[in-house]
Amino acid sequence: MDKVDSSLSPQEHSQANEAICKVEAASKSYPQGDASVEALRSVGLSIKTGAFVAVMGASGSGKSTLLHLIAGLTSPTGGSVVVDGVDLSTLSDAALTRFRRERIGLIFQSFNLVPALNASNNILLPLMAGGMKDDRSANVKELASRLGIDHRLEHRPDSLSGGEQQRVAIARALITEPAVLLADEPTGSLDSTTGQSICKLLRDLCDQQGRTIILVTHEPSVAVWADQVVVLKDGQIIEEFPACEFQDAQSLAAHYQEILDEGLPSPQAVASTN
Ligand SMILES: Nc1ncnc2c1ncn2[C@@H]1O[C@H](COP(=O)(O)OP(=O)(O)OP(=O)(O)O)[C@@H](O)[C@H]1O
Repeated sequence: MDKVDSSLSPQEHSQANEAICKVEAASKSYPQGDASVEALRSVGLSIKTGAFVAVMGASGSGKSTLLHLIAGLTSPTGGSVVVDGVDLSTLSDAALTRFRRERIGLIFQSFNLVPALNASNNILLPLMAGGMKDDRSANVKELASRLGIDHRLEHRPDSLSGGEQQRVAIARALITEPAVLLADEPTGSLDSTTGQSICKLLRDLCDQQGRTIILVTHEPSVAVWADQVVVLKDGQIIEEFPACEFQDAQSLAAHYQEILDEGLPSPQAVASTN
């Protein structure tokens, strides 16, 4: 699905039409005793700049493995992963670490903030890890204000609400201006109202700033905020559909359940993975 703002220049248009993330025939198996588990089997996915994609599937279907491949946290057993024009398999360990720090924003269910640091320093962490020397407090303030946490910057994680902690984690993920924002069950530790406010925030980041977001979730009420939904089953993409086809989370949930019950890859999904 195109997410192209008509106010963009022709050059920006062509950038926006390019795939920022391309997964081709990617497989991943993990050794398990004498056998192996095939977590992903020949998965193909092409995500355009500025798209918001939700990856759904039952527990063990391979969602986190797919996200970890895109993040360069693990490497595929077969196939390739290209993010922001870089084939991740061509990078040395050190270059991959730098690429991840600078070009990938990661958000987790459990926030993963450093307890001893206040919100401001948590947000600055990726820049500090990259050897930042200049004062970036203005960038932190601007980002925090956009995310509604500017009044909480001096607080440590244990005095922030879950929603505030996740906003700090999102600010930390954005401080390097990454090419892609990857979120693994970002609302999984939050009550439903706070979870919905985080979904709205992600939607706004996509609409207002052209952020590319790939989000893993079990929840139809989260997936409904995305542009495109990708459904995994047993390590394969069995369906892809636009979320806008569904008026609300309930109707998306009903469609999702039908897909899981049928369970076989549709001809379209097979074609798009080949
Ligand atoms: N490090 C690992 N070592 C061995 N097996 C693994 C490893 N990571 C994942 N797996 C297996 O790969 C399969 C896919 O796991 P993955 O975590 O990607 O699924 P998921 O859809 O994200 O599940 P959940 O929703 O429960 O987090 C599962 O069978 C899992 O047990």
